[in-house]
Amino acid sequence: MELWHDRILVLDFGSQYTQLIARRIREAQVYSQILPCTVPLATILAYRPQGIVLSGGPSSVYEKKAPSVPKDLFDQGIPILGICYGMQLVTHLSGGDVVKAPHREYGRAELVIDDRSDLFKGVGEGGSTVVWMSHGDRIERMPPGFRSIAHTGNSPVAAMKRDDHKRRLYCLQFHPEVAHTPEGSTILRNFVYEICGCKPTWTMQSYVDTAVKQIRDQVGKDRVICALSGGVDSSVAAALTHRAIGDQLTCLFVDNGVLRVGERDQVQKTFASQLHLNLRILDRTNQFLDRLKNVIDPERKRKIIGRQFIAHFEEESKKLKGVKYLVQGTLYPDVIESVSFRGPSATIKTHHNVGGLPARMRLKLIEPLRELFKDEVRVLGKELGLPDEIVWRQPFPGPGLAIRVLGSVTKERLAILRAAETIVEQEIRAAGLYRDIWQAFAVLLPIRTVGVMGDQRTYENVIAIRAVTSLDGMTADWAKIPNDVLGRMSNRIINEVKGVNRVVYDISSKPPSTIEWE
Ligand SMILES: Nc1ncnc2c1ncn2[C@@H]1O[C@H](COP(=O)(O)OP(=O)(O)OP(=O)(O)O)[C@@H](O)[C@H]1O
Ligand SMILES: O=c1[nH]c(=O)c2[nH+]cn([C@@H]3O[C@H](COP(=O)(O)O)[C@@H](O)[C@H]3O)c2[nH]1
Ligand SMILES: NC(=O)CC[C@H](N)C(=O)O
Ligand SMILES: [Mg+2]
Repeated sequence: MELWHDRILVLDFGSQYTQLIARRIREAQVYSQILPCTVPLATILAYRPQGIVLSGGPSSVYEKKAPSVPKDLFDQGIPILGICYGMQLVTHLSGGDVVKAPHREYGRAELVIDDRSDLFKGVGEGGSTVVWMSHGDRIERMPPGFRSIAHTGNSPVAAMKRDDHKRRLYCLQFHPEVAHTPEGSTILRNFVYEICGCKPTWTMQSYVDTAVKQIRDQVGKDRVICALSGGVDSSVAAALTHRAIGDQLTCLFVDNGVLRVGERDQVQKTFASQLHLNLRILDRTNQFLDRLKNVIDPERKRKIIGRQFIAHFEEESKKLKGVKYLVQGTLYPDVIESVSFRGPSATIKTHHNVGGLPARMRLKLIEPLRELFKDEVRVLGKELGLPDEIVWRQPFPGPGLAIRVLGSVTKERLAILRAAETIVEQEIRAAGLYRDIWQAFAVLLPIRTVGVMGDQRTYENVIAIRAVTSLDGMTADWAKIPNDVLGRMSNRIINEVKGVNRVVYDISSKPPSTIEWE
């Protein structure tokens, strides 16, 4: 079995596109990993990369505190591709000049290829090709030993290469990783296949084989628990672990009283009967709702729920003998967040954190998805035979409806929200929008407004509909749902859900808003 995969490292200089570079390379079935640009040379070499990409970034190389890399990196015999800031850094460190351009160049440009021998093999054969630019600095003078291999009307050096077969170095002023550069994937493939000599071995099937073997080796005969929500991440992590160690795995699902209609039964049905997982369902509705009584502050709600989850996992794992490991569905974006060279970001929300669990329980962590993006996890889920209803489930937060009933969480208010939420989901599905939308849900506002129903004055609750499109949940845009679909939701909610007389649609993007309201 193939355990080693060729790999490309992406050094991050803070570009908003760094993750995209890694994704494009992975789409070419070559494993790619992001590291902050600040890691020492020895660490980079320890990864044994076949090639290295230097990302773009917001800095200018001539500024005092501009991020850099050890110049020796360019002389290791590992092929390097510098993109935008990466190109400017190569130029700066190798004896060329980078200056502020008189005009920023942002958007579409026509690239004319002057050398099609390797990086641009098969690119722009119709004369020129469209590329996406986003820069304010430019190469004034190339470093010695480099030559231009493509140009645009504005940039005589839109791409360059070092003429040295043993120390290959390529640079692009434009961004091959974005969709606005239609032949960008070909350029990146040329880099990883032709120049770095990588083989396309990194498929989800090989990922399953590798992960299964690693989990088996790690766990031996010990027992393992997995907190299972029925969401994509924990479900795929559980299925993968189950394939590796079978009944040594026990899954725990906690009914925290703030789940959606039928959620618990559905999870039970799918996991116990269809997937034959060892599943324990803990009904802890009363414990959660008691502690949430009269709590209004969102952060307090989140912390209470987080602590409560931990308490129940702890209590239950004590009942199971010989548990040494805890499976978590941590994804690659979670990992990157904490390694970005700009450092971890401010706490906007305390995500109910199962991560608090291991230290206190002395359980060792197993995180079989920590190298994957969400869309890759979905492919993996399919590969493992999970049904579509799980693979394509929209994310649902651990604190559940407690952070969608704004203000005090009571059984009555939860019932109103549940009914509205069911309608939103039904209508989104009926309109065929469920997969294209990252999340669509209802929020119960803590205010009442005046209405008129059957000639009677009403003074009742407001439901907000929130629906967003997103790649990874980090940024999001409000979904442009057709008006007739919105109209149907509004009509049905007001007619069918007692206690609601008004529906509004949330038209905020993230940032500056967030996806959830609390
Ligand atoms: N009701 C629950 N019972 C047990 N564990 C839970 C529950 N809700 C959340 N968790 C745990 O918290 C983790 C984080 O939840 P999160 O919603 O981010 O992931 P997910 O539910 O697996 O996937 P998705 O993001 O698609 O909803 C889950 O992976 C799971 O381990
Ligand atoms: O498991 C979770 N525990 C949480 O505490 C939590 N808070 C938000 N979310 C989900 O994360 C994504 C981003 O949400 P925000 O824009 O509201 O921060 C969205 O997909 C949210 O649904 C959570 N998931
Ligand atoms: N996208 C980038 O990498 C920009 C690099 C540099 N800050 C410039 O404006 O030219
Ligand atoms: Mg979830």
